[in-house]
Amino acid sequence: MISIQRLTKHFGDRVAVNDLSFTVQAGKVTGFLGPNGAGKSTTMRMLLGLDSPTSGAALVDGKPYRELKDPLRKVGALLEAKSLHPRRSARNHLLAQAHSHGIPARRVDEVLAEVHLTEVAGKPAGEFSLGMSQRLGIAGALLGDPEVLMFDEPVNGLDPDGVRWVRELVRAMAGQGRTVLLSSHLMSEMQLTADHLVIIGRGELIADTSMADLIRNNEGNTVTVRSPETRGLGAVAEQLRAAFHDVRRPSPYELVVRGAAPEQVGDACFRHRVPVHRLQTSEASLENVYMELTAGAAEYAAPVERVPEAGALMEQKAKVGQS
Ligand SMILES: Nc1ncnc2c1ncn2[C@@H]1O[C@H](COP(=O)(O)OP(=O)(O)OP(=O)(O)O)[C@@H](O)[C@H]1O
Repeated sequence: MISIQRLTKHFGDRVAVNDLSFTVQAGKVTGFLGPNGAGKSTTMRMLLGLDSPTSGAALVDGKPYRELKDPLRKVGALLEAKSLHPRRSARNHLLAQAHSHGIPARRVDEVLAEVHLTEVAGKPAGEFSLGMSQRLGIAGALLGDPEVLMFDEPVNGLDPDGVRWVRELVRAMAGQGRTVLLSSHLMSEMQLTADHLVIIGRGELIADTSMADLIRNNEGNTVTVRSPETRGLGAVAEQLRAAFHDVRRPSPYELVVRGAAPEQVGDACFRHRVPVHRLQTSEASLENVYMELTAGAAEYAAPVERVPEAGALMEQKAKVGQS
């Protein structure tokens, strides 16, 4: 388990991480999200003992990284694509890492196979594409068969096959009961990969929530109903508005209802004898929810045009913050 306790990091007068607390549970993939400069990499670096906290603690199984007895067997990490010795082969690079941690050479061949680099293992790492270098970095993280995995932007530079491969790998690792913390800016991919999310902005916690709760509770979920019976549809809209649902009518034949269950919309149509030609639910995407939650926290945010719903957003933030 990873435990971040009131973690703070200052670089001069710049506050990179500010009183941040959360835990990362075993057996799940936890997505670590936040705009550029939010403090994700700094937090991961403190977990790996590469930066020291100004105050607070970043612990793996209750200990700072530097106090772990066998760190490579406890934590495997991929930070930004490492600068590798360009003439050293992928295999030799991993062998060097293995030797210095008392890991047997056969484990190097196992991880090379796991990341599909066996055939190019003798090639100099300097000739690797970005995707191959990422796979090599992941191989290094897996070397000690660690309980905890931390990947910072692992799908950077990967083609769609590679992206899917990382998704399946991290899901399998969590399925084996490992703790997986994963950062990425690719929201659609994160939505498919993560069970839980920790979202930070300007070094502070914005949300710590399961993916399912975040999407389910979002105001952006809608039910669309289509019918040729325009008058009846008007009556349905009135009934739903009276029940405090937000109802739009993009055309005479269509209603878009926010915050209602499909059963409620279907029942209202039935009551007003409106023949339903289509009833469609649409869930908010993680990307939309994320954009709402982090609006204002981005370091170089472009002005975002938004329908005014600040009240709903503040409520949502409060809800998410508490869960
Ligand atoms: N070594 C350093 N010296 C000074 N400032 C730093 C240093 N490392 C990070 N920072 C600053 O700390 C803040 C957090 O940076 P960090 O790299 O942790 O963010 P991030 O969430 O990983 O961003 P990105 O998504 O762009 O990788 C930024 O404002 C950054 O400029």
